[in-house]
Amino acid sequence: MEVSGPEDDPFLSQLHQVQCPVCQQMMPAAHINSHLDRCLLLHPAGHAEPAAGSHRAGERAKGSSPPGTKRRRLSESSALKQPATPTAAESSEGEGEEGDDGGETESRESYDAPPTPSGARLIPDFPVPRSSSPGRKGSGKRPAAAAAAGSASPHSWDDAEAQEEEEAVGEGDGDGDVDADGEDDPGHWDADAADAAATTAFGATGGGRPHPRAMAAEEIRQMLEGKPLADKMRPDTLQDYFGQSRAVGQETLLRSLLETNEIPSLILWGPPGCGKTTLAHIIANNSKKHSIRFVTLSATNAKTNDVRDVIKQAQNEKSFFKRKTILFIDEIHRFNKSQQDTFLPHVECGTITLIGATTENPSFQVNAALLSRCRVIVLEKLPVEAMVTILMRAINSLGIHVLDSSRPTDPLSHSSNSSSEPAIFIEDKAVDTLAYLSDGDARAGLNGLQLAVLARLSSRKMFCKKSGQTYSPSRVLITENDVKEGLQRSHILYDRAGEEHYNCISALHKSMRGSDQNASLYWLARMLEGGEDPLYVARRLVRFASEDIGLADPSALTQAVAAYQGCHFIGMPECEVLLAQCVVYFARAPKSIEVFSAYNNVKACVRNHQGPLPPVPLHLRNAPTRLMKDLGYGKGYKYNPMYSEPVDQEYLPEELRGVDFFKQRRC
Ligand SMILES: Nc1ncnc2c1ncn2[C@@H]1O[C@H](COP(=O)(O)OP(=O)(O)OP(=O)(O)O)[C@@H](O)[C@H]1O
Repeated sequence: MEVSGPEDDPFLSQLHQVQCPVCQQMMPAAHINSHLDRCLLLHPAGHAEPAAGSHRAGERAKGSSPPGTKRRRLSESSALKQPATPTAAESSEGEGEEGDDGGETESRESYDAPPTPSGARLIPDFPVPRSSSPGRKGSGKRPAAAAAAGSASPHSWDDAEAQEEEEAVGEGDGDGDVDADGEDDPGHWDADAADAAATTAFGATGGGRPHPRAMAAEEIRQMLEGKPLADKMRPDTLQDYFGQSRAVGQETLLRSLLETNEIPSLILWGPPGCGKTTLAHIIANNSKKHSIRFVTLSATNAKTNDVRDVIKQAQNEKSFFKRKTILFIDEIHRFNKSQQDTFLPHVECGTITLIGATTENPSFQVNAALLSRCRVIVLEKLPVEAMVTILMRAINSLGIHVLDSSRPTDPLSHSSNSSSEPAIFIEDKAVDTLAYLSDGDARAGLNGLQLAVLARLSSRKMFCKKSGQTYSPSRVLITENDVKEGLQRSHILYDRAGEEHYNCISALHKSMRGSDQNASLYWLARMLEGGEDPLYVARRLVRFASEDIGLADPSALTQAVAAYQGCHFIGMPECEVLLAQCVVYFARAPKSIEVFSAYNNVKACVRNHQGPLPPVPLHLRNAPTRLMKDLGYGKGYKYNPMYSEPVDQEYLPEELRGVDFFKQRRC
């Protein structure tokens, strides 16, 4: 949990000593807020100790440790941590699948895309096309990409920072001009931008020494080791936040609210790596300037008590200092409904402004009451153009030089050892490929780039040996193949825990139903190649065999069960062909929903029956005791095998006589 506030300004806060309004202790102004965080927990709002002397109050504070303090500290240390991507093991796949199948039972359309969140106010946005270019250096070669990336030119609440940045970088940086001569010179493509981005990317802004235009391979390796590149590149301002123009573009409501610092409670909903946490980080950065506390919790590790502590402290801050608190909960869908209830009254009365981030449809995962008090911001997969801009920002900051593939040169055979020339090159098509394969996930793209560079640096010597080329060993070329290897395909193509899981299985089901064998195989491969559990697919096939093929080909069910068992025995990748065979069999099979429909009719009849359900006719009841016999159980029952002719006998309750569930719904 990270708490930020005016104490972050070291100059102002150290000017004088101040007295704690709660325990009366004197201390440097720089320490007052962290002191208050502790002190207020001991003395809740309205129960502040009278001025009993700072010493005594201080002793008391030392001696008693409030139960929540330790936990709170722990969560504080996880401030603005990168959220863990849900793993297969963590995901609630079982539950989801249950619901999914159940849904299909209820309605044949239930596998369709989830509905718009109910009870939520979707922020209307009114994006205005911007005629000006995003104004970022480094995009001179890619005007279309950069423009479509939706990066805004400096705007009001980023202006100050943008200016600071410009000053730090020096003349000519960050002004948005496209290099006049950069167009045809591969050696000059993004050189200026490299300096500008280098100052911001690794925290060198504000007096830091700009990185040299080109860095030695060893220097780049050091920059890439440790923290993931995606974390290092997390933008601090909207200026570097690309794409998402529908949510936070110019003239959107959210943008105006952010600019006026009127942050409403928000639920940020979008796929992994699209910028939910980053947007929260930018809001945090901005709220710091307005003395608003910004507290971060991750629902993956925070407990209800952590939330209570934050709320308690927010109440105290509000009543003592009129200071607002924004609480950011990453992966809010991981809190159960009762944990989510904890926030409800406090969001309602304005004690906290809640910002929740979720990859899951909030209408299913977020408490309806809470949802109706928040604005849902839908963030989308980042478009390829935005991905290119994000990647270029990182590439520039690392001092990597992009090669123009239309002008074949061999940078590695260049003999110059000038330190002003880049040591690492990347093919421009490698950047494009990375942007495409990242599938709108900036984290995957940036970390893929990082892996590709690190792997290439490691294998540099081996490569030199094998190729037998004579080139400077300090020069390395990152190719399209390198970046492909740097990407973890399973993560990129398919999100097993998220909505894509349901979208793909739905597409497979519908393709088989539509007897399209090609599409069926395609969706199957999308899932299996993406790392889907083959048994999950096999279970769906078992269901399909009865629901869609039914008695048109009763052996379909046997096929499906056999495929399930086969997958169970041999696992992936061997079992993929079993599933493929079954999927094609099903796509080609005749279809019948006769049984499925009739059973749905019966179900509806039973469920919708008004009043007590009709009793089982007496003649159909078993009569194991004398009393039962005396009561008429089994009386008049005709045992069919005793008759050579068809037997005239009723089997339905009296009031349902004559009903044909195969023809129509009776009740
Ligand atoms: N719109 C964006 N503009 C610039 N960089 C971005 C953007 N979105 C994401 N990034 C980069 O990708 C990284 C991961 O993004 P972020 O943590 O915000 O994703 P997320 O949507 O919260 O994902 P998850 O749901 O998996 O936590 C960031 O650290 C940042 O470097």
